[in-house]
Amino acid sequence: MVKVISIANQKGGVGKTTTTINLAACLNEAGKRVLIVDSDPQGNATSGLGIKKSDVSKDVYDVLINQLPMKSAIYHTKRVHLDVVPATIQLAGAEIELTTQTAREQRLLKGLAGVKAQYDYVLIDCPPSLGQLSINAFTASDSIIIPVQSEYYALEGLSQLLNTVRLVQKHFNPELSIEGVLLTMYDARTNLGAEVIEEVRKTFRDRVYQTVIPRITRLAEAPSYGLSIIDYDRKSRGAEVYQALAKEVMAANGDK
Ligand SMILES: Nc1ncnc2c1ncn2[C@@H]1O[C@H](COP(=O)(O)OP(=O)(O)OP(=O)(O)O)[C@@H](O)[C@H]1O
Ligand SMILES: [Mg+2]
Repeated sequence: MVKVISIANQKGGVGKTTTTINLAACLNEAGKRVLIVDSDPQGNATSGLGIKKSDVSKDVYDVLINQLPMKSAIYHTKRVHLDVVPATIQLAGAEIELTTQTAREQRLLKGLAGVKAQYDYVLIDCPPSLGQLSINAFTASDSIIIPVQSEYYALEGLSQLLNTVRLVQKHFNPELSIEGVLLTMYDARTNLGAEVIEEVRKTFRDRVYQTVIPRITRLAEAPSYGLSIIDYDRKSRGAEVYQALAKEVMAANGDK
């Protein structure tokens, strides 16, 4: 059964895209067929996987607004069975354009319905906002992974995110659940990181992944080469931690 997971936190720069790309690549490395839907007009997941935006002629905007069948907007990456529905800057217009359309919250769900049987996992990289793009992502998802940066104010804004999740559960997708909370950009040199981890674990308990993603320069370098961390530097600590996360995600979904 395919599992659709949104990677979301409306706070900017917390590691959503880094997690989407590297979790996807590690699931793929473990033999899974994975589709990434780039639902952020910044298109960082698109470029981070080596897809040039200038080569993109159909993207997630066409699926949401023009109701183009999603299969026409699927691009392949260097990895077999790791595909992307890309985003370009035209997606920025979708937030506003969707507000006047009917069944606007279900556009992504409908688009995915036509392709998701071909995958084991679909990961949706959400934008740093809680507008129509995130609502479409949550409506189309089974669950959400929330990356949280290991710093002060880490939990700030999470109640807003959880409110949006509850709204989507109530109106569009009662089955939506929290897949897990992921601590990112942990810096072992400060006490602060450890305090934040404790606080997040107290709040979210067993929903917090055992794997904590440290701040690792290689993880920040890889996307500029259009590569996931396992293709950029397979032996790096960054590759290790994202493979550990993929194992946890698979275990939680009864997958080997
Ligand atoms: N574990 C890490 N170690 C070092 N750098 C990281 C790590 N995770 C992410 N980064 C870097 O931090 C920046 C923000 O990360 P990323 O783009 O994944 O966050 P985001 O939540 O997707 O941001 P946005 O809200 O803008 O979409 C990027 O430059 C990324 O390369
Ligand atoms: Mg991002």
